[in-house]
Amino acid sequence: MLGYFGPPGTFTQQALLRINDGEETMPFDTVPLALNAVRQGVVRAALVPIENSVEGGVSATLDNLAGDDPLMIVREVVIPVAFVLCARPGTKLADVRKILTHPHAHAQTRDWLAKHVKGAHVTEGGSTAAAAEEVANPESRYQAAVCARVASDLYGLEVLADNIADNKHALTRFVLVARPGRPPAASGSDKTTLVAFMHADHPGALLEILEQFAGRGVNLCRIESRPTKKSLGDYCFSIDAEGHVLEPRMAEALKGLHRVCKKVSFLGSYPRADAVMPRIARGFTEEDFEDADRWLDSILGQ
Ligand SMILES: O=C(O)C(=O)Cc1ccccc1
Repeated sequence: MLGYFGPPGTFTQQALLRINDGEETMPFDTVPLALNAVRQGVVRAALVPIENSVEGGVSATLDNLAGDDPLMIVREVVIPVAFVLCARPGTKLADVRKILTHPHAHAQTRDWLAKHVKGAHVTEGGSTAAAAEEVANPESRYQAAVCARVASDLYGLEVLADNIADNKHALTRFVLVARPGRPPAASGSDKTTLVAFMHADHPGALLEILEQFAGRGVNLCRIESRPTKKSLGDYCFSIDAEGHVLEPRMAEALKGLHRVCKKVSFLGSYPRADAVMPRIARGFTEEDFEDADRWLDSILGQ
């Protein structure tokens, strides 16, 4: 059984359709509910949104994964998202005063809505599909939802305007999260996700973290500071790096982080959705690391 950020009709469900090989699925109304279902063994794994090319990281996901009960990302899916503005049949664009949608959908359609639905008030709710479901209720105080076309169809709404994203090339990245275990084998084109917690704030703390990657030729694809929620000003770093924990340059970088950080949560090594191969500079290939190990052994007479 696979969980996903639902209800049916979310972009997350569309992303899950791309990777699901006939396994049963179960929707959850929030990201924490979906991830806790993984922790409790209700589902084998769950798909949740993690990053958008326009809005950045999805805080609900990053913060839950950075918490005390870490899980493991085993796969990623990246899909383009297209939004529609939809309403109960018969509603005209001029009737729309109150719109309901998800915060990331609002962020990606803000300019279009301001220009074409002047004066309308946008409320941010649980998910785009939950917004469509709410708008379908004739008693709802909202006249329209911003969601996927499939959600509009699923809840019996009518599309007032199609393709309303401000940036037509936006991509959203989703991750399939399972209970911790051995990561899938290295594919050669992988990403590793982790959260680094610093010792007490001090000059150069971030540099110490970055050095661990730079010094082993590991490229970063995302780094965000997130509050630990323990006290004001206390931050951790959520990081995606190119490579797999079973590759020596990544293993060495992770060991380096473990030495200089208060805590490192390893959140998984998994194949990149775009299958882009990393460019590994001279001195950082697997052979280079093995050669260095042999050289050291020879110095020590082993
Ligand atoms: O609300 C949804 O449908 C989601 O799956 C989250 C989301 C919202 C907006 C863009 C991409 C994903």
